[in-house]
Amino acid sequence: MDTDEELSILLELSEYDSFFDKKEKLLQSNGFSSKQRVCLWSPSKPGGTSDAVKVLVQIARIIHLNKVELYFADDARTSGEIYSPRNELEALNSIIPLIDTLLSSCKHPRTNILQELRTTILALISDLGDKKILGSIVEKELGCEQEEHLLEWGKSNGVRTQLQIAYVKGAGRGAIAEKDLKVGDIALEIPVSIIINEELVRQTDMYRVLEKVEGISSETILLLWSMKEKHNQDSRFRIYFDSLPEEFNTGLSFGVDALATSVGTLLFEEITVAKEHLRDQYGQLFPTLSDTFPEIFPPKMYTWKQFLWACELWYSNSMTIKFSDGTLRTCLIPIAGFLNHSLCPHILHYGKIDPATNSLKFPLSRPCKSGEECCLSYGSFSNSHLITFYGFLPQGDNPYNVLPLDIDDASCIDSTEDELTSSWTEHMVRGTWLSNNCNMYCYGLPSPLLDHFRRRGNPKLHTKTYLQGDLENEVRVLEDIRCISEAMMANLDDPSLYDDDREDCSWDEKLALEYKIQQREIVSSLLISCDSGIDMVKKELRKCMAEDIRG
Ligand SMILES: C[S@@+](CC[C@H](N)C(=O)[O-])C[C@H]1O[C@@H](n2cnc3c(N)ncnc32)[C@H](O)[C@@H]1O
Repeated sequence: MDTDEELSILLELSEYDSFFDKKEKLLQSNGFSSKQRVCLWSPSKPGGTSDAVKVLVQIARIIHLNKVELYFADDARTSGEIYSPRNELEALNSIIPLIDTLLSSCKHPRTNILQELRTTILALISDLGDKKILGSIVEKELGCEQEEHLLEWGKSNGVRTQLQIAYVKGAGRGAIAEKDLKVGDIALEIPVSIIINEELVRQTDMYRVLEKVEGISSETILLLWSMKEKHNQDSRFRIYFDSLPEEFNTGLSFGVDALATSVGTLLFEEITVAKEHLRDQYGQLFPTLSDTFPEIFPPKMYTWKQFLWACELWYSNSMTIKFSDGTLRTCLIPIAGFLNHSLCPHILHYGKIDPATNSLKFPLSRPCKSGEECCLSYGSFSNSHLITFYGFLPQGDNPYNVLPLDIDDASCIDSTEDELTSSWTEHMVRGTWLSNNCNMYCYGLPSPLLDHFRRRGNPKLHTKTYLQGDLENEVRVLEDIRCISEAMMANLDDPSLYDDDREDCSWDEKLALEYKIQQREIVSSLLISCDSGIDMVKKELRKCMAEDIRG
């Protein structure tokens, strides 16, 4: 290669990305294209890589936004601002293989620049971990007997691990790094042979009965299998079942008092809908199956209580894994089931069986120090989802803790509209403190929501001007959103009403109360943002009218 030739990296937004159009527009509004070459070195630009790093990260962030992050992404960000810890990790990690590919193929005399870039990206990843919201507190260095036993069993079946099991404050058991682990290290490797998935059940008598049940899913078949296998003393997975808790304490087990406390919140709706669905499902299967095949479905093993336990097990512990034949299967994975959730996870990519080793690997996307808890992400879930199906509230500010809005005319979209945020059909809100842009036309509120109401008031509006008509429309937009927020607040009674008995609350009442407080905080932040926005716009309106009079 010519010594004078430019050294650059190409970042590309996949045309198969579900949000291609929106991301492309966001890239364009930041001055980039969906196939953007970033120059690292050229004879005319011989300096360091720090500017290139900023640009690479800015583009990679947009490419890796998920739906919620994209909904709340506004285009007026400075290059240092992150969208979420998950997005930042994904973006930074996506740059490393691009550098490695260049390093392995490139004959450019300045490959030291690529090494320098790699070191910078790894340092940014490390920094993100150091700044992460709150670390977990390991309460007991060694796991108790059952967990040790399970680890030993796993190892004798081919599991390779750099993790130990210990108790973690507020999260039950967790997986702790037994030595310093760096990006790319495999924290845990589980052979397919010990992954509980539909293949296991196919050979059983139970499967032959259940496959004839119309519309039954493989998840339900597995769930029913696990209800019986749990009691099977000769099960291959005896040690695994012994390590499971007697109770899961998810939202599905909320008692009447906790449910009463959560009335008016999204959590109440989510738990009630999920419980109703499970009751229906149970009612369709039992007692019919136990009456018809009592040996396969012994009535004492197939009570509603046991069914709910199995649902909680599968909701809170299963993972969706892509097998080598291309099928996606919901699985229980012994040992990996000890990994807790974090908003800034160490492990981002773990969902695919490696055909070369026929195992599932859990590689690190950020370093984990010896003795630190190693976490993954269960998904970008709201707090109501995490309580309903996992039974906990995450530490720190959850960027995915959104409240969906049921706007009756959400489908009225102007198809000719070419604004970045035009085609959202679902709308949502979250705490406006998560936004850094409280300026005119943003107010900390999501742009797709503002644009939806703007178009409702003025379908022809294409630009945000300081003209009287646009400003008057803007006031109406903010008043509409304020009105929705007020209605939400009216449904939420004041949690200080419960102050007296908060101390001796049960686990579920505490969660319900904490959730209600959080939902009120979100709605209050909306009201504050609308009010300050209305003040801001009215001030501009007064200025505009004064100028008109003078003019
Ligand atoms: C897959 S299991 C993880 C292992 C679990 N801690 C245990 O003791 O078996 C998922 C459950 O762990 C707990 N959990 C996971 N992440 C948590 C977190 N960040 N904070 C509190 N509890 C958490 C919840 O009870 C959740 O239902």
